Amino acid sequence: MTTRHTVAVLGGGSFGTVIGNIIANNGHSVRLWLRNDGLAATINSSRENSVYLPGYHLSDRLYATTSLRESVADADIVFVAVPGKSFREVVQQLPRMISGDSQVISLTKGIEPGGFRLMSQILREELPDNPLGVLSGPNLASEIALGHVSASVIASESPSVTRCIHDLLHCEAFLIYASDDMYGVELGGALKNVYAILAGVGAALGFGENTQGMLLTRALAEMSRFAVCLGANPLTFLGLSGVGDLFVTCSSPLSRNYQVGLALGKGRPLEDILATMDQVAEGINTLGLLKREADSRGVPMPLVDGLHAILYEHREVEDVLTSIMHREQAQDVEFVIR
Ligand SMILES: NC(=O)C1=CN([C@@H]2O[C@H](COP(=O)(O)OP(=O)(O)OC[C@H]3O[C@@H](n4cnc5c(N)ncnc54)[C@H](O)[C@@H]3O)[C@@H](O)[C@H]2O)C=CC1
Ligand SMILES: O=C(CO)COP(=O)(O)O
Repeated sequence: MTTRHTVAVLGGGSFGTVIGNIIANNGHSVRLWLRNDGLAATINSSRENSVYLPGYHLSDRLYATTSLRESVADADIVFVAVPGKSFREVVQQLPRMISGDSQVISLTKGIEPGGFRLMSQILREELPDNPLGVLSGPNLASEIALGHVSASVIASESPSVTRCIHDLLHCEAFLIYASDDMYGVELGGALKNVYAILAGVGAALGFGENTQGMLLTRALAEMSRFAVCLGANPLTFLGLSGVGDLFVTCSSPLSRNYQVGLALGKGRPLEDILATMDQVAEGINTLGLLKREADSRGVPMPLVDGLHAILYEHREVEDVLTSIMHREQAQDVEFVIR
């Protein structure tokens, strides 16, 4: 018999909502935690998250609440889908509220400001005894809501977590694959946001397909080079959470990070763009943290340096891109198995 779970999803933006609804449609009971009373009431009465996913029907098994305690009460699985800068302040409250057996899974594709902490590291620090994992992949929330077939990766050191989350989420339109490389999977999700901004800039400037293909491939080399320094497996970047997510986010106008790049490439100042966005584009925050961390570890990341120069050193985009590509190391594939 299939186990029926009680699941909390913390964060009622587009991704938390869509993941909660997949789980509810699979027959489990879901509590979605958000901070806006009016929106929680609307979700419960109209079965729609009208702010983040208008027109997307929500299951009767999904209940929205603004009480964090109520959302996690009796939950055996907790998903966290708030931006990286708010992740710790949310999970810090959980030890008083959940049992040590509850699984806690990050959906967030960001880095904590002030250092370079990954979401799995924050979970390990704040909830040392709980089984944990991260879910990441090419998962534009609005496409999932439209029912387009999508796939994601659950990564955990615990095979029982990967099995359980697979069974919880897997369905005809949302396929779940497993990995034991948490750092690799979550770094794929967080780092590709930076390159999506660059791809958006390139699209606005009319870069050819050859140029975009080159940027994307060198981005993959650069992000896996960095991730290996943090203990990730470079081969993870050949999977859905690596090249899969990089490809989607660097080519879709639905991506918020790509949209930021498009607007920058059209000459809008960054402050203006961010002031008019009502959803999170994690790549802007990640860029500064990544540059600092790569510099301090001595990891060459010419594309990161280039985007940083465009955004914060007021350098001309075309000059920067020409100079960074000529600065690249000549080796094509760095991690070759012989
Ligand atoms: N939308 C997408 O297509 C996907 C998003 N993600 C990741 O999921 C995370 C969340 O993204 P979205 O749902 O898209 O963002 P969003 O911008 O749609 O929503 C973020 C939600 O978090 C809430 N929030 C912000 N700070 C909070 C705090 N301190 N306490 C409680 N709630 C807070 C906001 O009110 C909002 O409801 C991000 O890291 C994003 O990169 C991952 C896969 C796909
Ligand atoms: O992570 C995503 C797709 O996999 C969503 O990307 P954006 O945050 O750029 O919209």
